[in-house]
Amino acid sequence: MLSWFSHPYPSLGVFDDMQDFEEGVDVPDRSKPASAPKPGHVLAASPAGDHVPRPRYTSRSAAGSDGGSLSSEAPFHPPMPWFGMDIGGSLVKLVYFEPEEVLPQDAEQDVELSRTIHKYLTSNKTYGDTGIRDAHLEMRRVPINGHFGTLHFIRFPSSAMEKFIFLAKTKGLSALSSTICATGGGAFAYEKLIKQSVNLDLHKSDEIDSLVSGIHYLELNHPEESYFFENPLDDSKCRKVPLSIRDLYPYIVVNVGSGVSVLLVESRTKYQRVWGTSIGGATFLGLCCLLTGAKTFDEAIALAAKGDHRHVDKLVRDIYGGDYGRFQLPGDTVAASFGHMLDPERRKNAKPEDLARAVLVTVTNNIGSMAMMCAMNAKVDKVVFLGNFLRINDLSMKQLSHAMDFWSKGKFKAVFLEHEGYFGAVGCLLEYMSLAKAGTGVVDA
Ligand SMILES: Nc1ncnc2c1ncn2[C@@H]1O[C@H](COP(=O)(O)OP(=O)(O)O)[C@@H](O)[C@H]1O
Ligand SMILES: CC(C)(COP(=O)(O)O)[C@@H](O)C(=O)NCCC(=O)O
Repeated sequence: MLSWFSHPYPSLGVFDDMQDFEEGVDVPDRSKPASAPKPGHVLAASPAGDHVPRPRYTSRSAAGSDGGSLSSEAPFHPPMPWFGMDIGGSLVKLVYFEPEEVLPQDAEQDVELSRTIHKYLTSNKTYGDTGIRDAHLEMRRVPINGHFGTLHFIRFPSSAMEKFIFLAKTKGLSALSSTICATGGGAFAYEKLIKQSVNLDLHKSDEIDSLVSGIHYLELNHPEESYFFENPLDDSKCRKVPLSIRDLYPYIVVNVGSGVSVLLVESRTKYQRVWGTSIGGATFLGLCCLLTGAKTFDEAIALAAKGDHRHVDKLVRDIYGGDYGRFQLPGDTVAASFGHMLDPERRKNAKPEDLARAVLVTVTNNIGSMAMMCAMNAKVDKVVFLGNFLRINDLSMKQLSHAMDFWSKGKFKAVFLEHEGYFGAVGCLLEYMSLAKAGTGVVDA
């Protein structure tokens, strides 16, 4: 990469393994049948095993999935709690919508259980050892399908998914609803286990559809969701500048999760996956664990912030003695990632922080150059980067900003979004609401 700077990061906590996610929760006994369903409600077919029959719900109004259009009719009440879940290769993202008004429910126990779940989720910022609520991302008074409320953003490692399912089973979450909406690869991978363990049907929403719909919703409902960096490499002048991408179609979306997916988004409804690479966030973390002994993403980023990749990477000037002028390659451009590691002496002296930084630069460079090619190929000049690889990772965001600007001679702009890795889960929540609304039979009677 061109030039680098360091940035100290606070460690935001370690979550290695999800234990006792339910700590401190006191919920009603769900083994007893709920009160009788109200007249007019159709019961879900009584599932086998220890399940309580559940009333189904009927929608009563229509509102746009962008949440922006409030219907004059009474808002419908799909089964609560209202969640969208994105089960990715590394992290499960859970978005929970807490309506401002108290909604009528069908059974007293449901009200009680909803309240307990609500209290547990909103009064804690951590759950067990590994669950985290990103309170700084919380959004108040946002509309979804005729309701106003607060969106809460929660994540835990995908490796804790089985414990989460066990928690849902022991605490009776499944008795509130017959279906949950999930997206991400885990929606496919865990479908059978969820059905067997808690008898919940998983409505699978495609991760690309959910992502685009989540971006659209947050762009509409969160005024400063998207921004770019001005003077990204100059600490004294660098600043975040808001830039709404709401009407900026077409743009490229680069989702840096475990791997990387690249989308060309031409409108709210017209988009396609155009490229991908397996060198993504999990590559960064996996290689850092291997090379530096770091155990978590936060540790790896903190290490990288202290390191100097030039002790590890071979630069153009290490080969040319300066710039490669004919092709405008500055001397401080990385010529060969990890190129110095062929030298036994340098290898012996390589510090963990330099290695972590070199891994970060390698992965980021690769993503940046792929994004450039995709943007050039599609003839678009805005590239929106998201995914949790960018969480607490200003280093990569600034590197991408600078690279896009430099290599395109100022034509391309790198744009970032505040809710980094949560768009799929938001889209999935909207999908849940609209399924109930549309009377598809998936959530509705
Ligand atoms: N607390 C964390 N634990 C694990 N990975 C994290 C964490 N925070 C950020 N990351 C980074 O985010 C990537 C996962 O991003 P995400 O958008 O959630 O993708 P996925 O849907 O594949 O899980 C990881 O590979 C890692 O680089
Ligand atoms: C398979 C995936 C869509 C899964 O999404 P993720 O959990 O990484 O967010 C993604 O990892 C990906 O696009 N990988 C790159 C595959 C490729 O095109 O080479």
